Amino acid sequence: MLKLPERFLNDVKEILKDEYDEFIKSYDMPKTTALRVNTMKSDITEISKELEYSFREVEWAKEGFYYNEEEIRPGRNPLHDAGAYYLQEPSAMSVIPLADIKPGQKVLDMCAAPGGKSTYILSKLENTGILVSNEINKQRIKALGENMERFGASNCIITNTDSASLKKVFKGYFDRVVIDAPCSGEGMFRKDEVAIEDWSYAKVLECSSIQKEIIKDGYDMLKEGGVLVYSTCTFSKEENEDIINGFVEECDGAELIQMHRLWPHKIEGEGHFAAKIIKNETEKCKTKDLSRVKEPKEIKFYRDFEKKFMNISLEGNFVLRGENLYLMPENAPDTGKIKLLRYGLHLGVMKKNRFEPSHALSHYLKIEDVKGYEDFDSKSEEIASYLKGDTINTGKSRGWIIVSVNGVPLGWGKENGGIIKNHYPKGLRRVYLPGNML
Ligand SMILES: C[S@@+](CC[C@H](N)C(=O)[O-])C[C@H]1O[C@@H](n2cnc3c(N)ncnc32)[C@H](O)[C@@H]1O
Repeated sequence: MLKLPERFLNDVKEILKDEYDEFIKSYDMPKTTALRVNTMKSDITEISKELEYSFREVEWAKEGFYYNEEEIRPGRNPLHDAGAYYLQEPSAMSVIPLADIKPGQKVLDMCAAPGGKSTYILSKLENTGILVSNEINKQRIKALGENMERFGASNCIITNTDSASLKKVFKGYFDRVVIDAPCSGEGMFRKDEVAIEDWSYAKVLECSSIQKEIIKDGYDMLKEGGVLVYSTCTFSKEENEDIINGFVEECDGAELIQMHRLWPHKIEGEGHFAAKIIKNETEKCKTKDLSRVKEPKEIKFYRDFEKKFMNISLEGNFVLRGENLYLMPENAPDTGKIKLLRYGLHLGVMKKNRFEPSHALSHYLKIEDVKGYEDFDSKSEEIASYLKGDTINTGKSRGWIIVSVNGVPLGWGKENGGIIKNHYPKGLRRVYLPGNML
């Protein structure tokens, strides 16, 4: 049995009363593990077939499926590198379905790294509308960028700021605001013993004061009729019901629609809290769309690339920043002076009179979108070579092609003289032992 803080145990006892003993017993059970399918790239039938595993459905998330870590490690399969799924704690999957996100909407994920909720929102938006994924922490934001890229995001703006600065730009702008708040992490105890060491009642109080601020800012950024979903992976009342009830009492227009807790002794998951609030008041929005700049003349080199190597032609607002070419989402907002990590789809880099495609573009495209691709099985030696950064012999010479795993793009290669030169980003390269899933 884990050694849990006395104060924490007393507070949970206060909430759970007769159920407390059952809750304590749940700490003798193994932690739960699940994956969430990227519906823009794959489906569970394909994934089960490839991983030779029979997944079980997560009741509250139609894209979520349990697996047993002792039997399989889906993170080792190259389909994970390709963005076909995301590994996510199952109770954390209860949050986004509550937000009822529709394609075309404008959504803010206020506390986004490493991207569990943002990648889910992306699937619900089907890469349409606008998703602003914000993360205040400079170290954590890198993983968010990589996960969004792997999922194939094109409509996403990744910002690195606080809620007050976001509010200056986005008051009244969003249809949905998701606040997966920084919290004392009591629901992580079974998963991660460091969370126990880090816990203190002072931390609960510190988190609750941050939560009080960010929920107000988040609500202000909603338009009339918009929905705010607030969640934590902790059990303390101070960070959950107290935040929600306190906020709804103070704010006349805020209507509490639903509030739920997932407890680890009642469901298969580590535990989560979520609440849904609707904004029933008008809010003026002054956010301007990004002014459309004249198409840069260098776009000619991108169009040459498209003609030669792609079957589709992308349309929209192209912006050149330094030597980087981006395609902006439709009706993209002007983010003013907010610090950005990404804005829209990074298409690639302009080198002297030629265009070199970005890794993000390879994840956005489907194999049918390119003239040349080389598809390999996830258990093949070729995929192991590609992930390691090695060349692959094909005997063909088609120039830029996509290397894919079971039909899902992994990255670019440049094929010349019968060999694919590897363009998989150096920072992502890894050793993969084909078929090793444990
Ligand atoms: C629970 S985690 C988010 C997990 C993420 N939503 C996911 O599903 O992968 C909370 C995040 O809030 C960030 N954070 C901390 N203080 C914040 C603040 N004042 N405003 C916004 N975000 C904050 C933390 O850096 C952390 O990444």
